[in-house]
Amino acid sequence: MKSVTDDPDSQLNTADTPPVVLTSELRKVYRTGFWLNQKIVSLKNCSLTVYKGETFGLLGPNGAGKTTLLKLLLGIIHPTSGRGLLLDKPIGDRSVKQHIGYLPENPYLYDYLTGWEFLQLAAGLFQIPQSVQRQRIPQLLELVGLSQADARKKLLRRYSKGMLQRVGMAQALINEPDLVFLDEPMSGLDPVGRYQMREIILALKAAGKTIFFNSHVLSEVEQICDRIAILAQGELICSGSLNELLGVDHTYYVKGQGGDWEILKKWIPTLRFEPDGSWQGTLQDDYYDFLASVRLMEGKIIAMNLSRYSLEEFFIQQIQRKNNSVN
Ligand SMILES: Nc1ncnc2c1ncn2[C@@H]1O[C@H](COP(=O)(O)OP(=O)(O)OP(=O)(O)O)[C@@H](O)[C@H]1O
Repeated sequence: MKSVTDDPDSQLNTADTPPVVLTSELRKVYRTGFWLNQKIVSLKNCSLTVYKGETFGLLGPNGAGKTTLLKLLLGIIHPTSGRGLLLDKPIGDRSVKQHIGYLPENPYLYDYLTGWEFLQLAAGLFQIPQSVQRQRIPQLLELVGLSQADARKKLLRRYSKGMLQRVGMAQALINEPDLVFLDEPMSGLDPVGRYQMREIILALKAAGKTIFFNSHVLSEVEQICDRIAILAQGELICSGSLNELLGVDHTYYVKGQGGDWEILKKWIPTLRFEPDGSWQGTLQDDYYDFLASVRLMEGKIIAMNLSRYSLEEFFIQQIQRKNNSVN
């Protein structure tokens, strides 16, 4: 697995923050077939840390083992070997459930309940007193952007996919959890729905919650996450902050012609000349001033673009590398 050191530019200094999720060599083998004699290794020796207050994205292609890892952490299934801690308790410990929220990928919502009744039901499971429910349910509806009128009157079967996802999110937060697991929270949502879900996740992050989520919508992950990990064929192939994995922001690849070598060199420490007389290199920070300087020197910019990878490019490259190493 590619391992990276803590990123000094990361918003979160993980050295000072306690781990909330810690797994060590977690492995899950399913037995299938009539005689249970076939083995499917869903997760291979997964060691992972998520720190308090972090928004952590678990990525991977279909069948990579993401849901398996989530189910292990939530204590829904048991590991074949390895260990894990959630909020300092061994995974599967019942007392931890009071402090955890979970939004499944396809939550089963009761068609003939209103949103309000559904949230009352969820609150009842945590034995939240009626007086607290009366305050908390409207607060959660406001956070997820559902009107009280819709929540009180409309049956869930009449909700749109976006509304269902939002009421599912309110349900995941009913016990004021410290750690929230979201399985594909953007799945099936239109761009506005995805934007609304992103805003909700950012509000949770601002409130100091730790968020662990699976997603295939990499552009959203890129905007929300502090750190990510990529799973492929049951194996963790890399993890780190976005800056560590994708390169630092505000780094530009630039190619030009003409100008003063000495001045250019001050802007572009990596400057090199090409046989055709052009020069190129990477430039950091304030490219507006650089462009003005090149113009003053009567030089010319031929090409310029951000050299930071997009998460999508990085993801595809990592998965292809993994596939090639296996084949
Ligand atoms: N209950 C089960 N019994 C047998 N095999 C299983 C079981 N659950 C999952 N698997 C297998 O384990 C592997 C990982 O599945 P998992 O659902 O964890 O992947 P995933 O990354 O969540 O995929 P997706 O993105 O499609 O949801 C797959 O090969 C899957 O077929």
